[in-house]
Amino acid sequence: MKTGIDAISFDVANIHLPIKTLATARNIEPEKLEKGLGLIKMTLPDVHQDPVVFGANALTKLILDHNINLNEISRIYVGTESSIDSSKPISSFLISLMEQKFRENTLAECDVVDFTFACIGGVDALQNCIDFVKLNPAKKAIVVTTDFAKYDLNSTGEYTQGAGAVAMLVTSNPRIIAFDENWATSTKGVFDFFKPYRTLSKEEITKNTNNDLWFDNLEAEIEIHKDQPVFDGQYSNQCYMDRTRNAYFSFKKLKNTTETLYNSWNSIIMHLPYSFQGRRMLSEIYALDSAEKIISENIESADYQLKIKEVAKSEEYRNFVTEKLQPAELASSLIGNLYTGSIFMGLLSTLAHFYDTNKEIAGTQFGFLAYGSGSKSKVFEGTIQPEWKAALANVKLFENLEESVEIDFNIYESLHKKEQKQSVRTPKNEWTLDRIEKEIPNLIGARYYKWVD
Ligand SMILES: CC(=O)SCCNC(=O)CCNC(=O)[C@H](O)C(C)(C)COP(=O)(O)OP(=O)(O)OC[C@H]1O[C@@H](n2cnc3c(N)ncnc32)[C@H](O)[C@@H]1OP(=O)(O)O
Repeated sequence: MKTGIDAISFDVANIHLPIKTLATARNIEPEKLEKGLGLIKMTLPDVHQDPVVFGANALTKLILDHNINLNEISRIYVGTESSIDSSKPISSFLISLMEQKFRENTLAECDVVDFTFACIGGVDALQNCIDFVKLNPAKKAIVVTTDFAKYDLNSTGEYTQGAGAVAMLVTSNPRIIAFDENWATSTKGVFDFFKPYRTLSKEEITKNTNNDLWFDNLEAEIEIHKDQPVFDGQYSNQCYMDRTRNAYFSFKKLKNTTETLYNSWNSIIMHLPYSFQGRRMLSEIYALDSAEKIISENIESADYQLKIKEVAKSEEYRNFVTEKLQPAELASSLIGNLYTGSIFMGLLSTLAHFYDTNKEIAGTQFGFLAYGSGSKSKVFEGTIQPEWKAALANVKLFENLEESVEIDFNIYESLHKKEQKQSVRTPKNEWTLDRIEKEIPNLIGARYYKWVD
């Protein structure tokens, strides 16, 4: 029995700042961002959008486009690192919104939960749902990844921001991709990127919140957390490389093969916090896993690093990137980071590219290299199924991305600082954040959403 992804949908912010505009404002060479990191546009949430809105929109599209009967869904598992509540998961919001919209259906017996492990939480949710469907082939599950990748203004992460969600239906005998048995994991507890709680005094908070009613009964100090991470960019790259390399070679062991593994993959789908992360990180694996290019020096040595750099600049590697990695990069360049959704947007981008260019890929294998800071990598593979094109017909990824509305630098900063009061784009056929309760004592902080026709 095969198990994997039967249908896929997405939702993104639909407003963007051109990366050139950001480069000019921050006095960064545009070529560095465009040619060095592969960035073109950066998306961020409008006033009426948050991670619940993105997740609910992607899920609603999945249900409508594929005529899904909600009574058949046993699980909705969410991957996110942008939770809006420390207790109530985003999946709990999704349940009530779906019941609100699809009144004839019920999700009362559906199991829901959020998975958090930085950018790899969605892959953890997927693996879990795949195992569940393998044990219960008649049942179906949905995985939703949703995030706002928000970084501090003027930080090195600022140009890699993005926002949106991907939703996937997991079934037996799937139409898009069936995953193979082996999943390799590499884990190490590190501080490369994290979102810690910080202690703030009552004075600091009231100074920054205009005496919001919410803080009326504030104690002397309080633990809060920011949406933006604490991170060390270059160290996070090193952790990404170390974990993915280890997971890749563990995967070869699990498969008991000495062949160059990436040669068997038609496309390689990696976690892309920005478009060119994959190509910048994969050159080491590329060099190590090829009999002719074995590098004998110690992995820490300057010679080793130099040889990896040479490989990355070679024409052979550039051709390899164009063939196997570039289709996944296309959407990332136009959206930015989706944290948990980045790897699945890479999959969708690759499928949409082959769909639009009319290339048949049924029967080919895709390799996946996932990464989450903190840190963990998972490597796995799957085979594209004969009906992948029919399942993709309604997605129209690149057509949708073209409709994104450009914003200027002032609007960008005011959205980032949460000072913008009016939505940039008028919502249509989508979920919106309606209000946050500020008065009823037992409900203070509760978020309410509504569907706008
Ligand atoms: C969250 C996670 O997924 S963890 C893994 C990734 N980490 C992150 O995303 C954390 C947030 N992001 C960041 O901190 C940063 O954006 C980083 C670390 C990803 C990038 O850091 P920066 O210091 O901005 O860039 P860096 O110097 O590493 O690379 C710039 C690239 O542009 C190239 N470049 C620079 N100037 C130019 C130019 N004028 N023309 C063309 N290319 C240029 C450089 O050569 C380099 O590419 P190469 O190493 O492939 O040769």
